[in-house]
Parts: sequence; structure tokens; C-alpha cells
Amino acid sequence: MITVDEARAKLFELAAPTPVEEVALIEAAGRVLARDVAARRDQPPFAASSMDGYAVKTAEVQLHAMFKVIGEAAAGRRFDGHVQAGQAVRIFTGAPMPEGADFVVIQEDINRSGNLITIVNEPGSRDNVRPLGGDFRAGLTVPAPRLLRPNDLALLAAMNIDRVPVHRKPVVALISTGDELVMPGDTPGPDQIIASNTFGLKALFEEVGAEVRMLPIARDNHAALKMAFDLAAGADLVITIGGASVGDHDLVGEVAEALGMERAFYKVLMRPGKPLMAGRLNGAAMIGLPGNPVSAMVCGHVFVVPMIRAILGLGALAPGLKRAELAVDLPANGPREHYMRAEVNEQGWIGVASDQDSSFLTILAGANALLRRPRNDPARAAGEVVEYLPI
Ligand SMILES: Nc1nc2c(c(=O)[nH]1)N[C@H]1C(S)=C(S)[C@@H](COP(=O)(O)OP(=O)(O)OC[C@H]3O[C@@H](n4cnc5c(N)ncnc54)[C@H](O)[C@@H]3O)O[C@H]1N2
Ligand code: MOO
Repeated sequence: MITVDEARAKLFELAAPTPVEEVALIEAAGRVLARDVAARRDQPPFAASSMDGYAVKTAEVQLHAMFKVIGEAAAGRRFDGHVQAGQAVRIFTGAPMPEGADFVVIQEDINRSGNLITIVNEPGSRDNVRPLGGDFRAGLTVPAPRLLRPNDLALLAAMNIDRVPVHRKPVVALISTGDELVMPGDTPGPDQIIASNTFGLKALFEEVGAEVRMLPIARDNHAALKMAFDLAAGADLVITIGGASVGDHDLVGEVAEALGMERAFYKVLMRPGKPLMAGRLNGAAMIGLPGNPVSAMVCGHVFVVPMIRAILGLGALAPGLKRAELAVDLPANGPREHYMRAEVNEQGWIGVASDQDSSFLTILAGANALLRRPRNDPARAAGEVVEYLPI
């Protein structure tokens, strides 16, 4: 058996980044920028007023000074003349500064009578002018790779970039396997349960930018599993759930190998998630997740999410762990790295769920963290600092 880190490294070897495609900026939220993009203009493209008020010459700004208003500058419509000594231009936020003026006295500090204004409050030294290119100059790059967040989209729009090069969304095919499974809403037979894993995993993988195809449930026989793999053709990543262990009906590895799967590994020193398998199948990466619902979700967080990020060009990085103080004592851990369902409270203390059964979804849904116990970690006392993966 290999360790969690070794398994993740082997998964990263199977994770080829998807090709680059161009999408409209309006579609680019959550996509991964694949090439540096450069601003097409300066922002602001002219010195602009940052306040509503009156544009004047700095040298003339003092309490009780008087000016004659000779025109107006609004956002989108500049004042064409030149401001001379003793003159002011009515100006609004975002408007280009008129030539000859380099200070905006805010209107709250002005008394106006007809075309005459007087500075009636101490105007201070802030000129209220945004210099040309103060935010960015043409040519400033947004470097790739970068997961495009809402703030990035606003920046790219301001840079006048209407199309962006991004990695194509990896297509993930999800296959539940098992005679016991029916879909939510169906009527299960007396020995059947509802397929739950695919729903959690689909949401998890879509959250990190994959396009997920949920395939029909495959029954526990060679023909059904083969058909499921056929339906998965074209996916970048084929993920099966269940049938990974050692029982007589656990056929996934057997069928995948008969179809040409080159195995990268089988079984990981991990709890839950031991019977994890991976390999390459017809040019796609293939992962066989264990069927236990919590095991499948934990493997999704610990392995598949980082792998999807790598396929998206974001690099081969383990998921970021955080630290918290233990709220309880913990016994020594065994030889498998343990991901315990846990809850971190607002004070930064972490407590573990009392039942760590790898099939209990109520406990997983109530957790906000997976507390990571390293292999053979000694007993830990309340107050010690431990690592966890936020979920
Ligand atoms: N003799 C041994 N038995 C088992 C071992 C072992 O080492 N020796 N490992 C155990 C561990 S650990 C796990 S985890 C499970 C994993 O088994 P499989 O991957 O073969 O999964 P199944 O047997 O098909 O299912 C296990 C469990 O999960 C339920 N299941 C499966 N798929 C779904 C789904 N899509 N949605 C909801 N629930 C699902 C299934 O009904 C079973 O209850 O093996 C242990 N056994
Ligand atoms: O993957 Mo299993 O959970 O170790 O029960």
C-alpha cells in the first residue's frame, strides 16, 4: 500500500492539463486563465475627479478664496476650455480634469451664488484627483494560471478584455456501481438503498470547475460495467464508485483492466478510503472510489479536487490544511492516515465526531472539517495544535 502523498503524486502524473479555449468574459467566472492577458488601455485613461465639486488651480486653494464658474465637466463629457487664474469648473465624480486645473474642492466646502463660488471650509490638502493610469497602465498583465474570481472579471473588463483564454473544463464521468442502488425519487426494493455518492461528488467537482456527467447506475456484472465505461468515452476523468474492495461482487478493477486500464495504484494507507484505485484507461485518467459514502466524499476532497485543479492548470498542489487547537484528547492513530469528521468552532477549537463510521452521511454533513491524523500519530491532548482540511 502507498501513502496518501504518494497516491496524490501518482494521480498528478495522470492529470494532463486540458487544452486552452477562448470564452467570452461574461462566461469566464470560475474558469482558469491559461495565458497572461495584458491591459489594452490605461485606467483611468485621463486624470479624473474623484469627487463632486469644483476644479481649480491648487495654488489658489485657500479658505475664503473666490472663483468664477466658467463651465461644467461630467463623467463622459469633458470641459473643453482652459481654466485660468480665478476660474473654476463645476465637476462631477469620474469627469476628466479640465486643462489648467489640478484640484477639486468638494461642493460641501463651497458656497455658490450665481456663477461665483467661495471656499467656506478649510479645504485640506487632498486634491481629489485620480491620476491618469493610477489604477493600471496599458500592458499590465494578469498572470496565468489564475482562477477567475468576480473581482478578476471586473478588472479584466476595465482592461477592455472581452474574451479570455481559459483551460477547457475537464469532463468528469461519474459511475455508481451496485445492484443495491436506485436513484433518489425511485422506489427502492426491500434490499436496496439510494445512490447518494454521485450527487455529493458531482456538486463537489462542479464547485472546482469540472463539467460532470452522471452516468446511469451500473449493475454488478461485467456487461453492465463495460457498458458504463463505454458511455464514459470522451471524458478526461472517469470515476467509478463502489465495487473497489475485495468482495465477490467488487468487479470494477477486473473489468477496467480487461478494457486495458494501466493501473497506477490500488489501496492507500488511509482511513476512510483504503480501497482507492487509479490508472489510465484509453487515454483518460480513471479513479475507482470506494463505495462507502463517507469514504467516497473524503477521497473526493483529498484526491479528486486537487487532481481537477491540476487538470485545470492550477498546479499539482495538496489541498491547503489549516490549524486548530484540539478540544478533546485523541488516542494514538494507527498506520493509516486518518481523516476524521470534525467541527471547528468560531473560537478555533476543533472537536471530532463521536462516530467515525465511513457510511454515516449525517455525521459528514454536520462536519465542517476533516481532522488529519498522520500515520502512527501518537496520542494527542486537548490544547495541542492539529491540522485539518476545511470542507
Ligand atoms: N473483507 C474486506 N471487506 C472490506 C474491506 C476490506 O479491506 N476487506 N474494505 C472495506 C472498506 S474500507 C470499504 S470503504 C468498502 C469499500 O467497498 P467497495 O468500494 O467495494 O464498495 P461497495 O462494496 O460496492 O459498497 C460499500 C458500501 O457503500 C454503499 N454504496 C456503494 N455505492 C454507493 C453509492 N453510489 N451511493 C450510496 N452508497 C453506495 C454500498 O451499498 C455498500 O454499503 O469495503 C469494505 N469491505
Ligand atoms: O474506505 Mo473504507 O472507509 O476505509 O471504510
